[in-house]
Amino acid sequence: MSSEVPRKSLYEAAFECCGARLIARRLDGQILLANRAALDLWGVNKDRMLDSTMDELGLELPPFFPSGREMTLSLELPGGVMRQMEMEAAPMEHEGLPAALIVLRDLSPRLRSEQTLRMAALEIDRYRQTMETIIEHIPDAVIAAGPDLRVLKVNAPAGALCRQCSITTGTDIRALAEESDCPLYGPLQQALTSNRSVEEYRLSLDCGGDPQTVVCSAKPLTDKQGGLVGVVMVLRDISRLVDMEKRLDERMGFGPIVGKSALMRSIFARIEQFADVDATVLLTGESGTGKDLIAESIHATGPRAKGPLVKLNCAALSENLLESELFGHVRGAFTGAVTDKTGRIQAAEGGTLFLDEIGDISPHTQLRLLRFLESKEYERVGESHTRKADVRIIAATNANLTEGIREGRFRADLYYRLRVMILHVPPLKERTEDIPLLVDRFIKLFRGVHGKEIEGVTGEVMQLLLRYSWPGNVRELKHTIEHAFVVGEGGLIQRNHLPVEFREQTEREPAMSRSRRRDVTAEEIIGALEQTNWKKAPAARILGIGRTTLYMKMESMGIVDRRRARRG
Ligand SMILES: Nc1ncnc2c1ncn2[C@@H]1O[C@H](COP(=O)(O)OP(=O)(O)OP(=O)(O)O)[C@@H](O)[C@H]1O
Repeated sequence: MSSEVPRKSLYEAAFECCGARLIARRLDGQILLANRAALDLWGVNKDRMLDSTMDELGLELPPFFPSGREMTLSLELPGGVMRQMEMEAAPMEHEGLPAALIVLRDLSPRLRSEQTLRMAALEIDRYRQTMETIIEHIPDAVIAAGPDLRVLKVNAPAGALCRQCSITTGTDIRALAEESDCPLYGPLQQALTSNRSVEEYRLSLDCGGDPQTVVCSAKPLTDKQGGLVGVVMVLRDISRLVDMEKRLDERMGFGPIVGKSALMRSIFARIEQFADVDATVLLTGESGTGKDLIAESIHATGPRAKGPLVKLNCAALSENLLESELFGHVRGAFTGAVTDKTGRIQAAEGGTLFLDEIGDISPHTQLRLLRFLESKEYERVGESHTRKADVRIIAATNANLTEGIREGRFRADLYYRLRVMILHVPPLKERTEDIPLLVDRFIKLFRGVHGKEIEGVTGEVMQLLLRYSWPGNVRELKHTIEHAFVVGEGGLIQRNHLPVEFREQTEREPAMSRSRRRDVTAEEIIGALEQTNWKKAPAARILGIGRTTLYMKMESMGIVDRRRARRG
């Protein structure tokens, strides 16, 4: 069998199927031959192609185009389509004359995929850069490590936090823990071995300088198949916060309010909370406990501090006078109303109106006040024109408002409107640890007022002050110290400088026992519960009663845990 394939047909087949576009040409540019791929490129038939010159096809070679050298060119095809081509030329002979075989390879698909790859790489790079920028710019420290706990990435805050160990890419946290007991090892290792996040773990870092307190969270990193590929840890420096907490714990007061007892500290925290919002506040507590001062502090701490604080003691005025003081009146509204009068509501525009002794207002005024609280609208007495006011109300009472409701003296709807936020101020005898601080404050105050060099009180006097039951609360303590300033000359306040009634009382009754306390009111109970987030045991402590007594009183007064009521 002759296995020899005729050479001509072999060359022809190779010419057609080699995958490149081939054109044979004479040196004068005359085309001798073109394969199908070349014809397709220009969209012409063989005859048309053989009639054309290389020039017409836009394929003129440079004069000394050496064989075996590739060049790329942009080829303009019929219809203005541009194609990137790679061109190579090989010398040949035609009828004894030199000629060349042009090999054209289409670069567009390759360029396109190269371009796609370049774009993808760019995209990945951009994404990586964005992630790195984010990681670098978040204020928290970030450390990413592989499954062997070798660091893969740290940001600048992490470097600053772990400055002594100089954690950088490649640091072996396990080795660091062995060398210097690095506390980061524990949560990182735990997240890795459990394959679960470790949340809000508080750590103390001692990396040179002041020790820092941080909270850290560690999260295992997994690939798409769920395989563990590392762990990332975020650390937040809370040293300043811890410092602030400590200072708050150690603090002796809130602006003009003196106190360091747990009861007063919880009141300071509530003042800050209440100051931030605009809702009505009801302050309850015995006379002289400092409700007025607290109202001032709520106003002064919040955004309304820029506006006025207007005060009105509701008990001091008759019904008609109170209405006209509150809402204002127009000329001729009643006998004696000779001119128009601006009310306290209008005077408090943009600020706060403090209504003291709110329990003493008449049913008619209660109704008008309720309407104002609901709509912020009111009319002056004797006028039908409705006015609007932007005023926050803080009300205070030392009366038992729920008893007033039961007896029909106080409107329940007004009560609920007023007690959107309620704060009970405990009597002084329940926060005796504040007494030395208060004594100190009042001594400093009266030293300036009376010009006497009184330094303090004797130990005996301090014991008496601490044992006394203080029915008049801080106001009474203040008056007691002022009395001593009037009587005494200098040095320390002695027993005989104290008011006679005080001395008699302390001799007769060393200390008022808890069991003889007057009954606690519903407002006091609600106030104490609000203060303790409805936790019964601390609320009972605030009120100076047992937990069981508190439960019984809540039940008999129909006081329910508002949060539970809301939930269920
Ligand atoms: N914690 C405190 N620190 C400093 N001074 C206080 C404190 N508590 C009360 N006082 C002072 O005691 C006096 C009485 O306080 P305040 O008028 O605020 O009491 P109140 O509860 O509003 O009394 P009332 O119910 O009789 O109006 C004021 O002179 C006030 O400055």
